[in-house]
Amino acid sequence: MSARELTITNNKGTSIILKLTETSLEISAGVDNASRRRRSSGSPLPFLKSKSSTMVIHVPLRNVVAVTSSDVVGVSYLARKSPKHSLSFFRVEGSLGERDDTLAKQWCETAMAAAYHGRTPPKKLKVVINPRGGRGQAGSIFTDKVEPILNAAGCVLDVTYTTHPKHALEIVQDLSLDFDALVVVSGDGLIHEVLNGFSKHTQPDKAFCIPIAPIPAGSGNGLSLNLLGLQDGLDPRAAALNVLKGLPLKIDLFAFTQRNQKRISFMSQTVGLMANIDIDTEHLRWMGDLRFVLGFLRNVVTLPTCKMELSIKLVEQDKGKMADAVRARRADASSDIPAVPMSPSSEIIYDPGSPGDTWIKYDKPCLWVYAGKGPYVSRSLMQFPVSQPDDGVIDIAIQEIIPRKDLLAAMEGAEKGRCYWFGTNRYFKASAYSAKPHAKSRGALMVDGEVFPMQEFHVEVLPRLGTLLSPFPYYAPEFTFGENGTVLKPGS
Ligand SMILES: Nc1ncnc2c1ncn2[C@@H]1O[C@H](COP(=O)(O)OP(=O)(O)OP(=O)(O)O)[C@@H](O)[C@H]1O
Repeated sequence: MSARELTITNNKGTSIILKLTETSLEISAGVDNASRRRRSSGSPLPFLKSKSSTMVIHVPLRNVVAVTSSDVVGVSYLARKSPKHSLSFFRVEGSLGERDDTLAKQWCETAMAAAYHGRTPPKKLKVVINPRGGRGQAGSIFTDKVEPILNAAGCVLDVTYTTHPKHALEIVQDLSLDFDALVVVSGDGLIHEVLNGFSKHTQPDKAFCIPIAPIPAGSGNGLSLNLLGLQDGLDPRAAALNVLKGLPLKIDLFAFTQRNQKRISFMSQTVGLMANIDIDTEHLRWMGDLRFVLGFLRNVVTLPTCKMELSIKLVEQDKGKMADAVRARRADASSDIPAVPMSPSSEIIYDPGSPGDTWIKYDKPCLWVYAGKGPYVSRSLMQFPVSQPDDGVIDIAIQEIIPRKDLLAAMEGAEKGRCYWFGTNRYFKASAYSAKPHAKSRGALMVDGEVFPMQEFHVEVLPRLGTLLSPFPYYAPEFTFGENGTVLKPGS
């Protein structure tokens, strides 16, 4: 046995070699033909690398959840059956036989340190579950997919199921400040509630520093998509891994004021056609995010227009510059988990407080106004492809009135942000804005997916107030559409 290697024997008498490399944990076992045929269901090593009599899997260190040595040595990890599959959770375990116990303990400690980049998994987690979110499956998503992973990592869980709207807000405003993270098993609506709960806390500054980790169990799950990307954003196990391995990422929040009442918004304020979609399809939550596509098609038929006066405290409106900035941020940051969070000052790109800021007005009728943060608002729409978590601004997209056929054509590539470059999509970065709907203006105003009265409101950016857990020091989804419809290679 080398220092990087440990051999254990499972309860069927098979020898399993655990080997640490720089980037992965290699697990190999000799198998007979009968077990190779059984390999797909419940086997501890389900993925054959070759047809030889040795099974080998390479588990990226990031996917190693726990390595323990008590009576037996056990390794818990996440792996995919194929690159397109979502993650599954496995555990291999075996005894050491006559061999040196101390060496095994040391090996497990080294493996855990490698798996967690020298940190330890979070200890104390508050978990809030909305059993009514999305398709109403948040409870089983948590117990079947998330809890086993958090338990394996040794987390202590304090779980509450919400029983009524605003329950999450009530829980969070009295939340003890010693939790390592707040795990929210739901959709974006509950994230909105917990952030507003933090703002009502007796120590709001400290409360806002408790990192939030979303577990996708709602219908839109925009925040989870933005943190984990399109492949993993709707996978609760990938989100559970983020609870364990993610690092705090500061995000800007928004102060939304209407009729002298201030609320925290974190994702979007929407007026016009796009807001109608949310309301019209409220009863179709069971459809998941397909409801938004259906709602869009319905609204294209009626084509409602939106009349309001917008005053925008402008920071940037050059689409090319904004796209360059988001790509530069990505290129600068390592995609590996950094050992320590990035320093705050290196992340700010815009300077919203500079004296050169100007207010501009926009009052032409339009199809919708969508203001917010985070590329995805749902899986089918990358509304803010150049958004950054902590650039101190809010992105505002205004869709000018266009014919129905052009709107339908715009659906193609909407999930990759193609519409960003359309000339009829006016796009601004702002440090604040105000909206004044025309008298008799009909339609809906949605804030983070919740309905608000169609009345005057004001939004101010609250730079870096919120904290999330994230695998990356930037939003995961990459904007690959270049100007004139060119598709850029990822990472270019
Ligand atoms: N037990 C409950 N019964 C009824 N409503 C609840 C309960 N718990 C929370 N809610 C409300 O459910 C609303 C929707 O929650 P959530 O965001 O989790 O799901 P969603 O709307 O389906 O997902 P998304 O916001 O991603 O589209 C929230 O506004 C919250 O107040």
